[in-house]
Amino acid sequence: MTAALRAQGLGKTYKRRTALEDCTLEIPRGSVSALVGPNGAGKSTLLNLAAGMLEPTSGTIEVCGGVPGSGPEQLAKVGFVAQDTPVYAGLSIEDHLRLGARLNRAWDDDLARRRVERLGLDPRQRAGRLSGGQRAQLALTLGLAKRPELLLLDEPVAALDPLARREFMRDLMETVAEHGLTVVLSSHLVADLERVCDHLVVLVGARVRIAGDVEDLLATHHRLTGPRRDVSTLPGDQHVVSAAHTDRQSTLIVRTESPVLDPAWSVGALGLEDLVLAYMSSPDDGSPGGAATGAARRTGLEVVR
Ligand SMILES: Nc1ncnc2c1ncn2[C@@H]1O[C@H](COP(=O)(O)OP(=O)(O)OP(=O)(O)O)[C@@H](O)[C@H]1O
Repeated sequence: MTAALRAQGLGKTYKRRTALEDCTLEIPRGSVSALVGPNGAGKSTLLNLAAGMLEPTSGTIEVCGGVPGSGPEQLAKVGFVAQDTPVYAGLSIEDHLRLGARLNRAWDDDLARRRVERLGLDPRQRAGRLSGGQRAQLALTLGLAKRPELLLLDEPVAALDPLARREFMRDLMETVAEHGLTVVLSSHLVADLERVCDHLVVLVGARVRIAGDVEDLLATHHRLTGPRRDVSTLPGDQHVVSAAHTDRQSTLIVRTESPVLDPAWSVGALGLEDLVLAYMSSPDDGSPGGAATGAARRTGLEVVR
């Protein structure tokens, strides 16, 4: 599958602060990718680089086969709804739709108007008078109606109520199914992402901790529970992502391509949230996709109770 977004050694530094470092990743075309990580991890920075709103300090990034924001063709291919869901406060919703139609070649006016009606918004209302959630809905409607090849959404559902969140995710999935666009969305609401995302990128401390197809990641990560055990005694192909111990018991999250055969362990499947939390809470050992192996296993990875 070709990549909708390709980053190679990508970095961004603001004065002295490193927001993104040595980021190498590919987002497959047609995927819905979740971009997750703690506050300040670099998610918005990566999305702004992909949208062409920021210039890299190092490395390269390519979206839909070109340099982000490099001309009208390129701008038409990419839709971006920034975290603060910018709209023109003095313009009405109707004005926004007309502006959208004027500025975007592939504009889907039907989709935009159907959404506005379904949301119960009055087209005559000025955007500056909308609630935070309504403003987000307007910005998301503009992003969907633009019909981009790649839609970048920075925390799109943060301001929406739970029902609106579910409906937005449904709209997004319908648009993906109908038009085969690629979506990258950042969010802290991992449970919401589980139903819609087929690709995952976890950023921690400006670096990619793990990235890949969600099904593959879930199939290769396991929760092992059993009698207390030193992690350095595990087989070499079991990479420990996180470990917690009580006096008698150990609970490990491990990544492995092979079946876990040791009868001492009871092996459990992980959900997306468990997987994300395991990577967010374990320090980076520097290995790609990275989990600790061998001598590195003990370093700071274990929570001992
Ligand atoms: N304009 C800026 N000037 C200086 N530092 C910045 C700027 N924008 C972001 N940063 C810093 O870059 C780092 C990454 O910020 P970024 O907004 O990309 O994180 P994030 O993962 O989107 O966080 P959140 O989940 O809180 O939205 C943070 O340490 C932040 O303080």
